[in-house]
Amino acid sequence: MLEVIDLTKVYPGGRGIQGLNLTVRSGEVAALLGPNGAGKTTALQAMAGWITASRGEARWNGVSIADRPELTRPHMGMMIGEPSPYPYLKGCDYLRVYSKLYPGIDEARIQQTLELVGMSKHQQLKIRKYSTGMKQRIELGRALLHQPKLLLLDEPFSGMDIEGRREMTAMLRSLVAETGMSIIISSHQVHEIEDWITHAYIIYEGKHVDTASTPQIRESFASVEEYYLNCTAKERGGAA
Ligand SMILES: Nc1ncnc2c1ncn2[C@@H]1O[C@H](COP(=O)(O)OP(=O)(O)OP(=O)(O)O)[C@@H](O)[C@H]1O
Repeated sequence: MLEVIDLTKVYPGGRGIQGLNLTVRSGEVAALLGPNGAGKTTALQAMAGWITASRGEARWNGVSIADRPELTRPHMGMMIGEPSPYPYLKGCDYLRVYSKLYPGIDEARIQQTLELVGMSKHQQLKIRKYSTGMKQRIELGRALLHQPKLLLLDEPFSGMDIEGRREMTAMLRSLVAETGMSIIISSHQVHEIEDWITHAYIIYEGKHVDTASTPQIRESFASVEEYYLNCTAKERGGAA
């Protein structure tokens, strides 16, 4: 279980994320939703322990992720921010490099992962020759390689075509159902993830302003997108 308690990161200049509280259990998929610059990437980076929180923390099964990365990171897969730092590697070699970070990843698992993200046939091509969607897929493969129990995804489908987004969404849905993996995902494509997420966390101008489970949302709104727009309209002070 991931618990995020009062997570706060304030950059010089005052922007960032403040007071994020979140709990994600096995098999749950939490969406971080907010306009550009709201603080979603900052929140994911602080959860992952990539940046030092100003206050609060994220815990995996009760253990602080920032304080004990050696105990927590092996259970986490992350796709946050910049694409591959190794553009001159072939796709398969990129995963082979990362496989060395974890025990027990053999060639069969690497090939299985390439298959999972639809990159088997492109594995001999260098990453610099990949399209944006292919780069996203190989990054997703890198994040899934060690079969994490928690996946942190920042706009994982940006730049993917419609078929790719559907294929990767279906793949992640199956993994969640089969393995009980938990996911936290930030996305602007709310309508594409709304059948699949279990909770929505609304972030607006660096603040965590609302949380609801999808059954709660459906009691009052036709869609998660409508719920999101209602929350952001309230924050702007306009009519909901
Ligand atoms: N290293 C940094 N130093 C100072 N300010 C930063 C830094 N990184 C991000 N910010 C600011 O913090 C705020 C939140 O940025 P963040 O990237 O977390 O937003 P986001 O919700 O992920 O946005 P988007 O949807 O556009 O990806 C923005 O105002 C951004 O300019």
